[in-house]
Amino acid sequence: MSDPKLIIALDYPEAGPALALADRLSPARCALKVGKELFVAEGPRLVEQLVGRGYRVFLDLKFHDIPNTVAGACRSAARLGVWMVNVHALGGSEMMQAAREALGDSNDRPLLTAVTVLTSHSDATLHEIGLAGPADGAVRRLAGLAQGARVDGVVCSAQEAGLVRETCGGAFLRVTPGIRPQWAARGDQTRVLGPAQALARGATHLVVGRPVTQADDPMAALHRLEAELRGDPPAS
Ligand SMILES: O=c1ccn([C@@H]2O[C@H](COP(=O)(O)O)[C@@H](O)[C@H]2O)c(=O)[nH]1
Repeated sequence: MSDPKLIIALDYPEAGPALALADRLSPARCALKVGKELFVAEGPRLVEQLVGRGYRVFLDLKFHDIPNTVAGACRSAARLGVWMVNVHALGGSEMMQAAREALGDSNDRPLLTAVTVLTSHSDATLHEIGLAGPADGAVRRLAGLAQGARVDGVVCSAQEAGLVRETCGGAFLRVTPGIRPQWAARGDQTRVLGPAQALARGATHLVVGRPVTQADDPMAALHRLEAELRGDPPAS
């Protein structure tokens, strides 16, 4: 199966709506992301159900702990059969190396990505936590650190996808949340970009949650987003 560019974030409080949406989608159309809200509510069983339906599952738990603990968490994630798992690059090289080693080198191991700077951060909120903005500098540095630790790619804003490609090369993944078509609310996201612009800037994967999951008609919203990605003229 080819690797779908679109990753739908199943940020729901329980399994029902997540599985209902999964049943209306297809593994050829998108991968699915399970984050903290759904995982804390439903646990590994839900992940196994999605994997069992043939989906590539991105387990987005953003591990950030001492190296030994993160390595163990990655091993547990791999046992669930997920396609991608992630850590916070701010955990440092040693932690990322431990995560990568824990996943082994088999062909079917999960991909490992590292979150650089959360897409909700602005220059002001970065300053608050002691990181001098703009985000680009920190993203570039953390992406280099992640690549040095043999991580497969980073999670960053699509605004920074180009600079990550320039720094780390085309094979290094750029997984980009904060995707906002013009018709969708920004919510708590700060460093956003539209879907077509994100691809043009060098994103390899687009993570989309609320613009689809909170839409009155999620399937219609997804069609609209896919049309934008294909470059179809806007429907009149
Ligand atoms: O920097 C980051 C890292 C992860 N996320 C996650 O992506 C989705 C985005 O959902 P939207 O509803 O489209 O905003 C969400 O699950 C986040 O936890 C991120 O947004 N930014």
